[in-house]
Formats: sequence, C-alpha cells, structure tokens
Amino acid sequence: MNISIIKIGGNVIDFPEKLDEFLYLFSRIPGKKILIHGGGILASKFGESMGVMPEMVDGRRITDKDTLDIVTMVYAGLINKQIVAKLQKLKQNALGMTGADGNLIRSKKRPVKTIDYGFVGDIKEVNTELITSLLDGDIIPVVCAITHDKKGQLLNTNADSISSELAVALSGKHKVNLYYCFNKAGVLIDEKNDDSIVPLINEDIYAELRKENVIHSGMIPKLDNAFAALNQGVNQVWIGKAENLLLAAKGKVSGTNIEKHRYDLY
Ligand SMILES: Nc1ncnc2c1ncn2[C@@H]1O[C@H](COP(=O)(O)OP(=O)(O)O)[C@@H](O)[C@H]1O
Ligand SMILES: CC(=O)N[C@@H](CCC(=O)OP(=O)(O)O)C(=O)O
Repeated sequence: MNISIIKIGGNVIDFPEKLDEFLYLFSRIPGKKILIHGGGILASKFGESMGVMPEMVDGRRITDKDTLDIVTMVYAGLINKQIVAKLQKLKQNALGMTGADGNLIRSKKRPVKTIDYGFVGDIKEVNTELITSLLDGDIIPVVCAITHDKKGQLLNTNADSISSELAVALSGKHKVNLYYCFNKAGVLIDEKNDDSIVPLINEDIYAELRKENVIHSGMIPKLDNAFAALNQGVNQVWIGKAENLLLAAKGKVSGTNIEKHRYDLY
C-alpha cells in the first residue's frame, strides 16, 4: 500500500491555531497515513516552570530522570491526547500511541561516548505488523516521541528519528512518502527569510552548509534522518512549512526535497 508518514514539529504544536490548521490539512491527505509528533518546546516550558532546565546537544535533549518524567507527561499525555481528540472531531479515527503501546517501537538506551544523553533511546525494532494492521483497519496511528526498551524503561526518542525509522521499516513492503512539517518554508540559507529555500539538497550541499553553520540545531537530526530514510528505501522525503503539506502531497514545488545518493554517475 501507499503510506504517508507526516511529522509535525513542536513550533507548530505550540500554537493552537496553527495546530488546528495543520490537522485540518492532515485530515485532507487521502489514503493510509501516520502522524508523528514531538513537542519539544512545550516540554522545555513545562520543565522550566518546574525548575528543570532544558539542555540540548545538536538538537537532541539530554534526558535525566526528571526530564524523562516531564517529556512522558507532555508528549505521551497532554499533546498526544489533544491531537487525537482534535482529529476525532475531524472524523479521523486516530489512535494515540507511544513506542511501548503494542510494543510499537523498541529502542536501546544510547551508550555514553563523549556525551551522556541519559534516558534517550536509539530505535532497534519497529512492529510493522501492528502498524499495518491498524492501517488496514482504517485507523490513523498518532505516535509520540517516547519509546521503550522492553525491560520496563521508557526512553525519549527524537520524533524526527521515529518518523524516519518507521518509514524505513514500512518501506520493505510498501511505498512510503515522508513529510517533515515545521514552522519554516524548508531548509533555508537565511533562517529568518522564508524566500531563501534550498529546493533540493544532497549530502554534499548538507555537509557544506553544516560546516558554514547555515544548518544547525534541530535541522541537524531532521536532515540526518531524511538522508537515512531516502538511502534505505523510502520513496520521497520532503521538509517544509506545515501549511504547505497538501501542496507537497500533490507534488507541487514548495519546501525542500531530499536528493537520493546517486551511484550511477559513470
Ligand atoms: N538552515 C536552516 N533552515 C531552517 N531552519 C534551520 C536551519 N538551521 C537551523 N534551523 C533551525 O531548526 C529548527 C527546526 O528544528 P526543530 O526545532 O527540531 O524542528 P521541529 O519544529 O520539527 O521540532 C528551525 O526552527 C530553525 O530554528
Ligand atoms: C531525544 C530528543 O531530543 N527527543 C526530543 C523528542 C521531542 C521532539 O522530537 O520534539 P520536536 O519534534 O518538537 O523537536 C526532545 O525531547 O526534544
């Protein structure tokens, strides 16, 4: 089957009107679809209000015990259930899930190398049978950024990574398009100027722009995951503004498309 995997970022979730507009567009996407969400901004705000200061390294959150409790409450609770309720209102039969529910996503605590990320999980296994049976039943999985290690431990996992790993796992048997929706027009040369889009990005351009610090923070995991997905069988990966989701799904140019490795140059 054809599957659309759509990720919505924390900057959109944080604004109820923008979120409502995005969810309406999401509801108009035809066919089988999965929604993945983060909510990093709200988690940081809740943490700060409780005296737990956010600490990010290259777009990934250092997650100690208190931070894990906060992100679990915010992603798996508040945001996930609000999105599900809003989708139900739009007659979309959404089902909210963490990676622990139905053993959807098993991960392993990231080993400490130079940085100790704490309770952050790297994905090891995706339960594709569960996902496809839900899609077959016309249910729309709404997956948050919490996974588990199957030994009783919840782990915080970047929502961009969840999107990419689900897309790769499902690409074995299905045609999967992956859309990263956020609050900017795409990958930009000037972060403050939505007209400065890079329409097509390959790994050489990425390396160059990263060296020049044109690409930084949260755009790093997004692009690392985008290239990983495309190089492992995902049909198409797009990064762009949430309000352009329908245009992107119709193949109209807006935002950044990711270019696949080309091995056939000679
Ligand atoms: N070259 C770039 N173009 C666009 N955004 C960039 C770029 N470099 C860094 N960013 C930052 O990355 C952020 C997106 O990452 P993140 O906040 O994790 O996204 P999300 O909204 O999906 O959670 C943007 O809001 C922007 O601040
Ligand atoms: C390990 C890690 O970085 N987890 C992310 C998960 C949430 C997320 O990805 O949210 P956005 O999509 O809104 O950035 C975090 O806690 O920020």
